[in-house]
Amino acid sequence: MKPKPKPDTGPTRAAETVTVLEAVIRFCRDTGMTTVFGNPGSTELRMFRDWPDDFTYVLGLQESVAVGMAAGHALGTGRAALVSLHSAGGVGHALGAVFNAYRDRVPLVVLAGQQSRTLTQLRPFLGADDPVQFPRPYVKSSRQPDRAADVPAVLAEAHRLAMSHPRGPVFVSVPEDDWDQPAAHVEPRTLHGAFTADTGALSALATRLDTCERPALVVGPGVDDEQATAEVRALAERTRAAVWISPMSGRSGFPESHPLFQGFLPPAADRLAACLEAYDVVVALGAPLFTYHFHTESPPLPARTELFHLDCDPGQAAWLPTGTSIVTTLKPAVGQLAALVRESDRKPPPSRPTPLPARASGDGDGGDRNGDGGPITPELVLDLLQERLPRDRVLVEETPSHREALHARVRIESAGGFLTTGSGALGWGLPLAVGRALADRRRVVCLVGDGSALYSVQALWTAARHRAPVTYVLLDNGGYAAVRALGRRIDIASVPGTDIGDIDFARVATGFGCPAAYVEESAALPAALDRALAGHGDDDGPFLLHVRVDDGAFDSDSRDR
Ligand SMILES: O=C(O)C(=O)c1ccccc1
Repeated sequence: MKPKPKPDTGPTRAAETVTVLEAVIRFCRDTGMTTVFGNPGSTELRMFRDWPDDFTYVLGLQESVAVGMAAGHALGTGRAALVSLHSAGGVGHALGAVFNAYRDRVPLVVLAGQQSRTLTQLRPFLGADDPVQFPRPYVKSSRQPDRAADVPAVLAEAHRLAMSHPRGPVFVSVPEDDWDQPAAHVEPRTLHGAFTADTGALSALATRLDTCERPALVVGPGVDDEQATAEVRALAERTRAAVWISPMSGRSGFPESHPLFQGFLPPAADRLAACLEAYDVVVALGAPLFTYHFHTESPPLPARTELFHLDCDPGQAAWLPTGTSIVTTLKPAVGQLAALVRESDRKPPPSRPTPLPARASGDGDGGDRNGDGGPITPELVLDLLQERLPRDRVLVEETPSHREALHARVRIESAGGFLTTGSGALGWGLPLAVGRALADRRRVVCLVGDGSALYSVQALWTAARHRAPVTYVLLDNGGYAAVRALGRRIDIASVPGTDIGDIDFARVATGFGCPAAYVEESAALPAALDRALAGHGDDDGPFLLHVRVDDGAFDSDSRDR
């Protein structure tokens, strides 16, 4: 008997079929990516059909702001954050921040709308010509699925890759007509990504640490990133090693009041090598170590210093110019190493000197350090901040001119307590603080320069709209003073285009809905800081304190003509 023909169900789908949109929403919910950072446009519209109540869309008024906020959120939650960008233009706006996320190993899943598959042959308005190529090389993977049905599978694969060490951003281009199409089934998966070094290599390093005379540990951003601070501290204490933070690190990773802590390595070969001269064995942990900002003529290490390097990135292990690299995730490897080494009785290194308390600018000898009038020095702001910051407060920094003074005067004690760009694309700090504050709704302090703030100043609007608990302390020295200082280093007395001057940041902030105040007199600074920090609880939303500082960078005869 012939089987009965099935009734023609036409274009309607079988009951179990899910659309690409439904599958993606489900995946995002399962992986904790229910906060979406983005800036929407026509090529993403179908993604927002029946937008679920348990999802939050955090709007950034420019795409680099959306990426910076997502990065702060990812760093705060320890999970990948989802970014939605609008087609080629949005990706273009975002790329400086994507560069930071890549270099700083921040797990982001970046979705970008692409024009409809039905239009791309015609070079449509907004269409990306080669969407997959555009974000390279600053993403771990970049794909546009060949079939609409595979969008959820490609997204899931990208997410697994973003969260595998070394973590980082991944990019998926989604044509706008894909969202309503049926999705291929995606199996839920688990990926255990931690991997530990070869035991023989670790034992050999432990033996070397036992037999050396003066060891040092260099703590890189990987230590904080992989939550290995406790293991690093145990290793430092057992070996009585000096502990340094790697040059330009975007994280802290070691309690800075610890007697073994020595400070922050400089980003220049000659000074870096000089700092390491005192040690016969240096162990760099999650640190590229040789992050230079400018060229100086010097070998990377002193001749008698032997380098060991532990990092999860085989690429970094390959390009390091010297030393023995061990490819491993840090937490288990440093834990094993701390157990393998002998408890040392060698003389510990001398403690790091404490800087003299700052005075108000022009105070001369008789000044009161809390300021009795006169202009405000950056050092005074930093000393007052150090007195006022609770130990567990997260500090986001983007004040290139004052970074050295900050590290000398403000001590970070807790894991995850310090965030900055380890890569150099400015405009990161302002939005990063918003995302970090939204991750657990605990107040974040963001120390930002006038130049840095302006790359992503729209983040203040999002901070106000979502009542993100961020206190911005904006140090205004009137321009790109760090660039000027770098110019002076190579005898360029006046760098054009470095003078900003005369921007009323308190009005800019209040214009975006963020309450603000201005201070320029050192006598008024302590109370202004109290109000900005202590007067704002975790539920109070953002506040910006605009502090005019005098650091001598822009005296009247050095202004641009
Ligand atoms: O060197 C620079 O030009 C620069 O942009 C920068 C970025 C971060 C810190 C210091 C300088």
